[in-house]
Amino acid sequence: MTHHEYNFDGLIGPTHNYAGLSFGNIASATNKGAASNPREAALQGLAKMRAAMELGLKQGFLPPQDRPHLKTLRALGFSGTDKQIIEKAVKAEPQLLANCYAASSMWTANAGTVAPSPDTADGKVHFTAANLAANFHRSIEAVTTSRMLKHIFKDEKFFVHHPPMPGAMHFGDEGAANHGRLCESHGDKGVHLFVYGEDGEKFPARQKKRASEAVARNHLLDESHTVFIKQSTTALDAGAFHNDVVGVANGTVLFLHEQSFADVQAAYAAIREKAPFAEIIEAPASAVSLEDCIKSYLFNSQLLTLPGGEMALLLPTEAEENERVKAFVDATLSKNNPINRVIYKNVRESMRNGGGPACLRLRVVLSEDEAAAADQHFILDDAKITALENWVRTHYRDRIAPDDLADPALMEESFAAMQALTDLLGMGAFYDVQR
Ligand SMILES: NCCC[C@H](NC(=O)CCC(=O)O)C(=O)O
Repeated sequence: MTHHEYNFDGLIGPTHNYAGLSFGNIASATNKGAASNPREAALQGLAKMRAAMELGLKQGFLPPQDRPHLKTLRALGFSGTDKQIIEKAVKAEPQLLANCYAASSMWTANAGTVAPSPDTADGKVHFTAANLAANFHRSIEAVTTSRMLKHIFKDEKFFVHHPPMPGAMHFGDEGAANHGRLCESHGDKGVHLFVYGEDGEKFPARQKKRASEAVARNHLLDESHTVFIKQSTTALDAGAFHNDVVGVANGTVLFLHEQSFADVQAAYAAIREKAPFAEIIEAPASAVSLEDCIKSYLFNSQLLTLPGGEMALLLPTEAEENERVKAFVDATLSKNNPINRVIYKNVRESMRNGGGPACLRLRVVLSEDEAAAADQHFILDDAKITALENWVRTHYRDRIAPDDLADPALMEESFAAMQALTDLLGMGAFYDVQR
């Protein structure tokens, strides 16, 4: 049975804006209050999806969520018509309104954790939607993400869905951004790397070890194929709020910064014991500092196995613009390892909120039967991408400044866009705002 990796990118929503909501995420803090361009953001994301497809790769997407999330505002005591809710929230708590307006579901690496069927005891694909408990605006995503994953991967013969972790921050879980899988080929039994954190001196850790352990149990992974690794607080305090800012795994390759893990030698030994085939490609701090990594998102690249077997890095243009990072990428390509190609893509609108190419995608390895059982509306081809581009051009603004969130017209435009999208995708009354 042939397995393929599908990248499910987050389609960037019509309310994408810079509200500075994520403590510990330097780009989010730095760009707080800047004007965003949601139309450009979504088109950049779609262009990245198209580029991956042109490499011969399988590409899916997850739709944006309904924002502003009126259901949350209602739960917090704002009442009346939709318009009145916005007006009252702007007056009482503008920052809360911004939280309910975030388009952060675009970063689908945080949608959940996925275990492909070759790895699980029951031979099914397991999904756990992330609770994203560390940040209020992101915690709102979990219920709809769960619904979305069940909608797309419905067939119980192939797919198992676990609810988001209970207990909020006690089991803080940020999904696949702190998870990687090493394997000889996508269809072989893989070794799962779970990276968790402990609070640094400056910034809090989002991923709890006990949450990673619970996900591994729920997914029926073999203990001999799981490794739990502590992230270094140096990386966390430098701005690596998710481990995928400092490392990425694909196939046999683990590509990372030498300061990613708390105890590097112990981590590498544990990885090599369970995945003896692993090839670790490390950036020394002397070549690329943590600061360079976090500014350029060098390791927030998509590391992709191309149909011919070689690997390509899909990087943000910020990495090409940093001399030291570009030199390290060029040196990596010239060495004897599977990484032979690089593609730089402009995802600047997302980058300015701390989300690079890898943040924008959830990897789902599927057999041909499993892929056929998934809802095909969400698996892309050229015509479907064009339809989404047209939808974006019809419904999105090209500018949102902080004050625009107070304008009820933005809410109405966003809900109209969601209605058109659910019509396009045959989703029925999917979103809270439609129920
Ligand atoms: N994997 C990348 C996630 C980026 C995301 N940024 C944000 O939510 C910023 C939103 C804002 O500040 O408006 C986060 O920090 O979780």
